[in-house]
Amino acid sequence: MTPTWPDHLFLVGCGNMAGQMLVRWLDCGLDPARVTVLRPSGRPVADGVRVVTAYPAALPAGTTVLLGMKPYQIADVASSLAPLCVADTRIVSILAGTTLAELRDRFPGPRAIVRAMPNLPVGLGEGVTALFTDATTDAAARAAIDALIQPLGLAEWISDETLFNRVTALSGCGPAFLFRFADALARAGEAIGIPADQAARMALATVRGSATMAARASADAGDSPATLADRVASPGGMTREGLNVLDADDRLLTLLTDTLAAARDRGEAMARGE
Ligand SMILES: NC(=O)c1ccc[n+]([C@@H]2O[C@H](COP(=O)([O-])OP(=O)(O)OC[C@H]3O[C@@H](n4cnc5c(N)ncnc54)[C@H](OP(=O)(O)O)[C@@H]3O)[C@@H](O)[C@H]2O)c1
Ligand code: PRO
Repeated sequence: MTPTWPDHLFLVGCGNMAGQMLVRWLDCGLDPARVTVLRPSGRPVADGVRVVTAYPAALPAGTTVLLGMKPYQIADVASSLAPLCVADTRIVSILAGTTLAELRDRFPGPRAIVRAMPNLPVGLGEGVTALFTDATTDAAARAAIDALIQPLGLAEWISDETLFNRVTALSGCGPAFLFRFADALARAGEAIGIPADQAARMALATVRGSATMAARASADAGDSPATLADRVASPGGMTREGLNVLDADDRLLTLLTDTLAAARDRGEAMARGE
């Protein structure tokens, strides 16, 4: 499917996350001439993409704005950007813990405002993006923003904003938790006597191969990761002894539930301005 692109894309901030979204959009054929990036450093982004350090006098008609700076910068950004946004300007916000109500309050002009929560693998087209909007965003704008997000990987609309911090904890923060797991797997290998560099290579390749296999097994045969884990474990064998450690008192499940709950709670605190 050939993506349909906004007439103009205005990125406010283009760091780790928005930068990965832009990488993927350009890889998928977005014309860089349609993109303007505002970033205080003025650092170049990609060939043909205009980078500015100050707001223009006006935004071209048909502009989609991506809010990609840090959440605490919203008041500062809105004071300059909101006057430039007209009814048909579309806003996509990737700011964690910034509610749609706050965005509507700060940007009273635009009808279409969508919260999006991507994760870093979007740069490879293998990300996850959660999306939420309200009835003020019309169907055409919703479809256009959905089309913009599709090339990034899995896109999941949620119907209840109270889920937003929860899905952010799972998929937005999730890469960090998996990177920590991969690092711990390597360091655990080292702890039982494997040379550090070899353990690091083996852990990473195991994570990569297992993730690819899990994705294929789910798509091809509907096999879940839990089923695959049992398939690795021979009765009375080594893997079962290891799984018994992870499973005792739901140790791993409890650890991950606590991890997601802490991340979710931080999103809720951010939404309260804390
Ligand atoms: N990192 C993630 O995995 C992730 C995932 C989902 C959502 N998010 C959200 O993405 C947003 C950015 O996070 P990040 O990790 O990409 O941060 P980051 O790498 O620090 O990028 C922040 C960007 O904001 C720009 N910026 C700084 N001050 C600004 C200002 N006053 N006005 C406009 N732009 C300004 C920076 O400009 P320079 O480039 O010139 O320094 C930079 O491009 C956050 O709201 C976060 O909640 C992040
Ligand atoms: N990074 C953002 C944060 O840590 C939100 C998801 C991933 O707040």
